[in-house]
Amino acid sequence: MVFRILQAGSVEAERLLMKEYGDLACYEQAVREILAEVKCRGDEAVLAYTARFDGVELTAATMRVSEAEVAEAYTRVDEEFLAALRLARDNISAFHQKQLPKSWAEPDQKGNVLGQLVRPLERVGIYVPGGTADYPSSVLMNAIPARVAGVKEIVMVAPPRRDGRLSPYTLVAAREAGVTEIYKIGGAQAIAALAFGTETIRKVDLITGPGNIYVTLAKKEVYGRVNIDMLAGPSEILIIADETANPRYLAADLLSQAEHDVLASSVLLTPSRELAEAVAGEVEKQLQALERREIAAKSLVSYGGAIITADLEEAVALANRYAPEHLELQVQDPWQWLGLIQHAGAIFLGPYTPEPVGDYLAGPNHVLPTGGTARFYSALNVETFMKKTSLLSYTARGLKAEGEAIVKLANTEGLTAHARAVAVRLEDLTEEGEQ
Ligand SMILES: NC(=O)c1ccc[n+]([C@@H]2O[C@H](COP(=O)([O-])OP(=O)(O)OC[C@H]3O[C@@H](n4cnc5c(N)ncnc54)[C@H](O)[C@@H]3O)[C@@H](O)[C@H]2O)c1
Ligand SMILES: N[C@H](CO)Cc1c[nH]c[nH+]1
Ligand SMILES: [Zn+2]
Repeated sequence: MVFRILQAGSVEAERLLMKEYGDLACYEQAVREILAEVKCRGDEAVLAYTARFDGVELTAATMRVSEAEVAEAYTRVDEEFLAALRLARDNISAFHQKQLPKSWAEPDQKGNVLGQLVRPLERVGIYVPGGTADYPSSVLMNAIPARVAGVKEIVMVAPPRRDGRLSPYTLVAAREAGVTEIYKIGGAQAIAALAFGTETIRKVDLITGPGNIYVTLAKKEVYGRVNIDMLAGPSEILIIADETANPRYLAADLLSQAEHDVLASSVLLTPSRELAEAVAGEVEKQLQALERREIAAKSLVSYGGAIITADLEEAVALANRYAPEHLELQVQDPWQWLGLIQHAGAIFLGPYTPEPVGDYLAGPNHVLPTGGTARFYSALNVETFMKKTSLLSYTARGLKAEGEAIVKLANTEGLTAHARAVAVRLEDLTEEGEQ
């Protein structure tokens, strides 16, 4: 049995909900070494790691994707793919347009103006995974909000296939989504190249995108030198279900995320033991038909299982503690439970909203926080690619009215030069008033 059934409160259930990657320290050490090498040796190190981890010998010239390669990619994709991709692009674009924040400035009664300028970042790096699968959908999910925000330079990195190329689907997605530069590099070495810059790749201001544990830890390490969107690591699905749910659907949805990575997580919380048993049986059955069954089976054994809760309230409390990337509510009236959900990257309601609806096409972003970080991170969105600058403009009348309060606060902090910057103006304004 790859899919365990555990009792809420048991040691195994607690361990499943803790989700600790056993050898995290080893991954961290490996990532730090890669970052340091790329920082010191630039392109040479990036190319050496690409040879080692991706099995591909590139040069500084060939690691950048040429115009001819993009044009050729269009000749290798089918019309049906292009139509599906464009439908996804348009849905994602429409959803993200709604997120666009506006600059604002408002005068008050004294004529003072306060406001906020919203500006796009100039140059961003987007990571598109590609170690064990091809992710044109992640190209759209990263590049479209960047374009909507108004970012001019969108630099994409993705690991090359064994033939030294990127997949034509990924390249076509990049062109359709408005990516401006593409490099065939992946893993921690690609994150390092974007963060530090190399002879060939100019440093970016922000790195977004999902990836495996190496990519995610690398983003965490370079944070501060560049901004990052979040920690979007190995995929997760948590389903809360009652006895009305269809076990065949539940098993299919759990497997949809298990097939991403041996470190992916798929958890079912239900008060119905009968349902859990039916789901476990379905998982075994459906697993056999999957192409990536080895990956899915490994992930289920370590990070998958059903937990039997006393009731749905307990299931919701455990889900909030886990803060999953994807939460499915497969219960009689899902909307009734929504108000109790505090922490999740994305919520899927009802039997006809399987998680892949969000992965590919509905419009909301599929780059989502994992590893419990949905407690404080949001889905990738347009604002991630923008920054806000405050605006202040005081009139003489405004400064006269509030200046003394500023002088008082500055003097209290012992910052008399601050106080003076206001006081010299107040002196002039008082004299003007007296004349
Ligand atoms: N959270 C999200 O929003 C989201 C979205 C899509 C995908 N994902 C996740 O993205 C991941 C994609 O993973 P992937 O592996 O297919 O592609 P990837 O591009 O993330 O990783 C592949 C790279 O990992 C590096 N690597 C592999 N083994 C290594 C080793 N031993 N030492 C150092 N570096 C090594 C290599 O450089 C390789 O190019 C999955 O975990 C999937 O669940 C998450
Ligand atoms: N489920 C992934 C996020 O965890 C996104 C994705 C892309 N393609 C398929 N799925
Ligand atoms: Zn997925």
